Parts: sequence; structure tokens; C-alpha cells
Amino acid sequence: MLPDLLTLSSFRTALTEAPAPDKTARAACEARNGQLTKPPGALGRLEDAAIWYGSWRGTDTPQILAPQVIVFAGNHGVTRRGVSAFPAEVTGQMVANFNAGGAAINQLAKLAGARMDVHALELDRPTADFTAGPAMTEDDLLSALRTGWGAVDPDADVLVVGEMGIGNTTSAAAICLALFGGSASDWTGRGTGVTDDALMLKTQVVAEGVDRHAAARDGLEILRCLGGREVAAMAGAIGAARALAIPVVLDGFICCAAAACLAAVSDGALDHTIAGHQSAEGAHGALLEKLGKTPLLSLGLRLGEGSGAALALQVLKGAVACHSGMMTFAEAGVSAG
Ligand SMILES: Cc1cc2ncn([C@H]3O[C@H](COP(=O)(O)O)[C@@H](O)[C@H]3O)c2cc1C
Ligand SMILES: O=C(O)c1cccnc1
Repeated sequence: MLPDLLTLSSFRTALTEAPAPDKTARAACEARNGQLTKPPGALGRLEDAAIWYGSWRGTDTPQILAPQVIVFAGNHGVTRRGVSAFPAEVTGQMVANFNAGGAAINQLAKLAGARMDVHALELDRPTADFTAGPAMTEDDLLSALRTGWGAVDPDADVLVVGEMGIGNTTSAAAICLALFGGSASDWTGRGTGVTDDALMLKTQVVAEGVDRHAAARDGLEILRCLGGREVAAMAGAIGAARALAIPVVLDGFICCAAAACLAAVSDGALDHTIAGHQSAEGAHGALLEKLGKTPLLSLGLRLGEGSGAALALQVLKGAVACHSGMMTFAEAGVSAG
């Protein structure tokens, strides 16, 4: 069971004191992988994925039976600056679509055999425009982290966190600039597909926001000043999964920006995560590099909602099915060469 998350400092502690993966299980997974009926390394990165998964599940014959997809939604005050190709109302409209089963993530979660939960965070109370002040108060941040923290099913055996929040690629770009430096144009992309002029404005907005909050150096303070409620809730859920040793498949640019805030708090905070895909948002590749993650898929998706990660779940399921279901050379009577 997870302890209640009462303060920001208890969240920090949960990240820094989270359990390590099971070393014995890892060694057993490696040994088993070496005996399976295939040439060594022939399943490529599926082998690494299965060993990683088994080490977090504490067994050399893991199974994926209870995946969970959680979609968090939030509204962003910075949309008033004209940073998205779509109006802010779309956030709430898409939440209705998720609840009716009509969005891309509904189809992909269903295909992956995942339970899907939707959490809309105070849509009638957008975060503040971060070029004018901090996006959230400390109470807002804690409340959003707690929503994410409490949303994770302790019995899930793999987790995908997705988001919906018009304007949130602006927020994610600002978080990346604040965490990693460089220039605003390095981190700012087209999101829902803004025009060249709007991209210039969006880049300016990202630069302004980060300048305004230059004093924010810590991962959670950067999240508070530049993030959004759904971004913070994703961070809370990824943190809860870390505490529960539930492996997480990361989604696109926004999901990885949320995750990056946790990595800034504690080095090992993302050890239980794998990159599901590289999105078409220009800076996602650079962000994955900063996180030291190689994506499973690269399909030019730029949707969010957890869609790329839910699709990558199929690949992880394939990896785990082979690892746990295949026979060894000895069992199958195949010559080991
Ligand atoms: C209909 C629709 C469905 C979506 N589902 C995810 N997003 C994605 O687009 C938004 C981020 O892009 P930006 O920063 O440019 O607003 C997020 O809500 C993200 O999840 C969508 C966007 C739209 C329009
Ligand atoms: O990378 C993503 O997840 C993404 C990119 C564009 C728009 N929404 C999400």
C-alpha cells in the first residue's frame, strides 16, 4: 500500500527512497534469456525489455495481465497567448469523448487489454498564464500530484500515463528549457500544428515564461511554475508507480517532460520506465536523450493521450510473452550450438 501523500517533501522522499529493482530476479531473467531457443540476441531489444520488466516484477517468468492506462486532463492559462492551433474548450470536449469511448486512446487501450481511467483536474480552473506568474500554487501542485498518486491501481502490472490539455506542449517546452537549458527554439514545436507565425510567438512565450521563473531550479518548483495540473498528475502517477515497483511505459513529449521533473529530483526516479515511442514533436528526441531512453517505436505520432505508449505496450507484451513462454534448449531438445 502507498502512504498518503501529505506534503511535497513526502513526495520527494518517496522518490529518493523508492525500492530498487530486484537484482536476483534480474540475474535469473538474464540466465533464462541465455537459454531460450533462439540464437543469442536474436530478439534484439525485446530481450532487454523483458529482462527490465522481470527485474521490476521480481520474477524470471513475468506476465502482463493487468495493464492500466490513466489519462489526465487540465486547462492552461497560457492558451490566452495563442499558443495552440485549437481552442481551450477542446480539453473538456475530449474528456467527454474519452468517457464515451471515442478517442484514439480508447481504441489502443482496449487493444492492449488495459483498464482505462480518466481524471479531469479542475477544468473550470485553468492554471495561471505562466508568463504572468507561477502556473500553480504549492497547494495546487500538491493536489494535482495527489490525484496522480492516488490514481494508480496497486494491482496493475504495467502503467501508461497520458494527457489531454490544450496548450500543454508550450508548458512541456518551458519545463524542458528550464531543466536542460539551451534556447527556447530548441524545445518548442508545433504541438497540434501551429503555423510558422504562431510557432514564433509560442517560442517567445516559452522564453518569457522561463525568464520569469529563472529562480526555479528544482524539478518540482519548475513543475509548479511552468507545468499544468495534468502534467503534475502524470508526475504523481509515475512517482506512485516507482514506489509500487510498477513498470511504466512513457508516452510522448508532455509525458516525458513530466517524467523529467522527477529525474531532476532523484537520479533513479525513472528506472522503472521505458520509452514507448518517439513522437513527431521536434524536441522529443532530444528530451529522450537527456533522459537516457531509447524509444521502442517511432511512428511519427503527435497525439499524446498515452497513445504511443499504449501501442508500445503491445511490443512489451510480445517481449514478455517470448521471455516467459519460450522453452529453453534443454526443455525443447534443441541443440544449443
Ligand atoms: C482534438 C484533439 C485531440 C487531442 N488529443 C491529444 N491532443 C494533444 O494536443 C494537445 C497539445 O497540443 P497544443 O500544445 O498544440 O495544444 C494536448 O491536449 C495533447 O494531448 C489533442 C489535441 C486535439 C486538438
Ligand atoms: O508528443 C506528444 O505526446 C504530443 C505532441 C503533440 C501534441 N500532443 C502530444
